[in-house]
Amino acid sequence: MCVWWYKAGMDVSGGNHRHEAPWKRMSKEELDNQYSPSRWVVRLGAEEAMRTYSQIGNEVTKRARATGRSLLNVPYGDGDGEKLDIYLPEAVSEAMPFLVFFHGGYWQSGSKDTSAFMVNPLTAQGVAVVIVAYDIAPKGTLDQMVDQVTQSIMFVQKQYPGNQGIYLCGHSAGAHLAAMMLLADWTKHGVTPNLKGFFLLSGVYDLEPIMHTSENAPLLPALEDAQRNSPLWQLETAPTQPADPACRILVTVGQHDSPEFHRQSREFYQVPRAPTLCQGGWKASFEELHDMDHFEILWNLTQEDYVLTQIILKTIFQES
Ligand SMILES: N[C@@H](CC(=O)c1ccccc1NC=O)C(=O)O
Repeated sequence: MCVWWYKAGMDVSGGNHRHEAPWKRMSKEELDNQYSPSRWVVRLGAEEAMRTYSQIGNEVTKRARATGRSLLNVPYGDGDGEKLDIYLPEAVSEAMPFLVFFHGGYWQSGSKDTSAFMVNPLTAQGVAVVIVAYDIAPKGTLDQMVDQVTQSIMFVQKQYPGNQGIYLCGHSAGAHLAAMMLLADWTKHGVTPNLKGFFLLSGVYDLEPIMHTSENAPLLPALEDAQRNSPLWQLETAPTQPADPACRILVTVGQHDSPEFHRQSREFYQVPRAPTLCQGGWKASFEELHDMDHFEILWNLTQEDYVLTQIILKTIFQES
């Protein structure tokens, strides 16, 4: 089903809305605030939230590695940082579905070694989970990170050509990297991955406002870099079509995420639903996660009965 909806006051005709984007009227302090997810956490202080994020990430990753079969530090490229972990379900088969996860951390922090949040509930249902490392800044540039993510997906496709589907999932900066794959020209690479879905959690899709925050320092030297690496900008100017028309996109944001994070997700959600893309285009849906902050979304993915875990499983097993 393709339903196009229009929000009053929003220019959906081709990207002009960004010129009146609310962030352009914000002070640097306000922008810093909007783009610091830890300051919007409601049940913990900002520092405590970040400590808890690392702690939970550590614990769940240790548990995932101790629970089932895994292949750790598998190289997907020649670089030192180009490694991924594969967590296998009990029943390994040629035709397993794969969920490939890209961690967040504003492209400057985070690690595959603390990001195995969804591994146990998904492997328990027969899904292989791949957690990807990429060279965060300042070692890596955004272009390199996008390239590494591309390589990691091609690696999974080549290793498991009989896979029942590759689903990309990313959180925050990782959702940005996953969303960049909507722009990938796989014919250029000679391998077309069997991409069946995108789960984009609290992502950033227009990088221009980030240029004006304190987090920007090593990331975005010029507006050009921000635009080239902004899926919102790129898809508006050059829409893409999925290789598989059944490919799903789920855009989610936490209820307690900042207004700018809400705006980013809502605007991005509308791009693949634009009238020009509806026929045979991307099948997108949007979910605001009730009473969730930026980090709880991931913590709860450790639970099989969490609404998002269930949506992911139902999408993978084609029940919705
Ligand atoms: N300095 C940021 C940290 C941050 O944004 C972040 C941390 C862990 C995981 C994801 C994050 N955000 C997006 O990638 C903050 O204040 O919240």
